[in-house]
Amino acid sequence: MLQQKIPATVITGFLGAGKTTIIRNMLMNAGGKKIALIINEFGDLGVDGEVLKGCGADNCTEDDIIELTNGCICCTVADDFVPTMQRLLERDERPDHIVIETSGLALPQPLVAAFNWPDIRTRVTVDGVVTVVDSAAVAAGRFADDHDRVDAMREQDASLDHDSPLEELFEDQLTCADLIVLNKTDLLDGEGIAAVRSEVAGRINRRPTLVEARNGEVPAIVLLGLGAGSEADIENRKSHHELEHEAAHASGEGHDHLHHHDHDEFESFALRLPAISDPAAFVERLRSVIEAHDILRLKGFVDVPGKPMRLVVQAVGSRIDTYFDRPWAAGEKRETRLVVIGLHEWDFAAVVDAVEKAA
Ligand SMILES: Nc1nc2c(ncn2[C@@H]2O[C@H](COP(=O)(O)OP(=O)(O)OP(=O)(O)O)[C@@H](O)[C@H]2O)c(=O)[nH]1
Repeated sequence: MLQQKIPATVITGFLGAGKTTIIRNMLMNAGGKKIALIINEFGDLGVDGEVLKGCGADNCTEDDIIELTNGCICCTVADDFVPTMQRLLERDERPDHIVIETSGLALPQPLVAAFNWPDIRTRVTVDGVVTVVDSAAVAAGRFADDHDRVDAMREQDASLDHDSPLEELFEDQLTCADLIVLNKTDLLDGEGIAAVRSEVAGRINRRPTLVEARNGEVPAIVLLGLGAGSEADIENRKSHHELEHEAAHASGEGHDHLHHHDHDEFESFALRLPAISDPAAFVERLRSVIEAHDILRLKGFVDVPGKPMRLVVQAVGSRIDTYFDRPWAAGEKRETRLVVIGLHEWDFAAVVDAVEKAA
C-alpha cells in the first residue's frame, strides 16, 4: 500500500531567536500527534536537546529526539542529515510529523533541497519552513549593516567583499520561509512591532505569512500542517551564496573572489567553570563581559552549591535569562558548562579569560 508522505517542518532563525522555545511550546499543544525531533546546534554542548528532553512531553520521548552534533546541518546534509532521516524512516513506528530545528547559523536552503533526494522525496515532504525572528534584535538594528560605511571602505579597497555575515544569514533564512514568526514581541511596543514587520517584509521578495508571538507561543495548528511542499519551490528561495555563484558563472568569473560559506565567520567554544555560589552576581558580571566582547550567544548549565536543581543560563546579546530546569540526576556530575558563540575575528584568549574571571 502506498503510504502518505510524512510532513516535516523546518524551524530556522538566528541564534537565540526562540526556536527551542517555540518547539517546547508546540510539543505541549500538539494534541495526540507523535512528533520526531531532529535538532542541530552550533557549539558542542547540546543545550537545546537537553532543554527539550527536560520538558517530558509524552508525544515526543527521549527516543524521538535526535541530535545532530557533527557541525552545522547545512554543511553536513549528505553525511549526517540524510542518513539520520533514512534511519528515522526505517523505524517500525512512523512519526506523524517530523520537526527539524536548524542551528542558528544554518542556511535552510541545502536542508530543504535534500528533500528532493530520491530516497527521501518519496517518503517525506517539507510541510513548511518556519523562520523565527528575534523582533527585539531586529528593532535594535542587529541585522542592519551600515551600508554607507561598507561602501566607503569598498571605495578604498575594491577587493573588499564585506557584506555583514549577520545580515546575509538573516535574509537567507527569511527568504526560505513559508511562515515567519515575529517572536519576542513582549519586548516591543506597537510602533516597534510595526517597524520590525516592515523591515522583515522589505528584505524578501516572496510573501510568506507573518505571525507575531511572545514567549514562543504559536499554536501547533498554526505551525504544523502548512502543506507547503517547500522542496518543490527551492529554486525561488536562493541564498546570497547561491546567487553569487550563479552570477559568477554567468559572467565567466572564477569562484576565487567569492567569500566562504557564512558561518565560517562565526566561532564557538565550550567552557567548564567552577560551581557558582551567587548566580545573580555571576549574571551581572557576565553581562559586562558580553557587552565588552560582543558575544552573540551564551548558554549552558550552572552548578549552584546547595541547590538540588540545575540552573540554565541563556544569554542572547546582553539579555540574560536564568531558570532551574530539573534536579541533577543521581550519578550525574554537577558542573558548570557554558557554550559561547561570537564572530570569528574575536580575540579568543581575551574572551575565555573574561568569562572565566566572571565565575
Ligand atoms: N522576552 C522573550 N524572551 C524569549 C522569547 N522567546 C524566547 N525567549 C528567550 O530567548 C532565549 C533564547 O531562546 P531559545 O528558544 O533557546 O532560542 P533558539 O533560537 O533555540 O537559540 P539557538 O538554538 O541557540 O539558536 C531564552 O532565554 C528564551 O527564554 C520571547 O518571546 N520573549
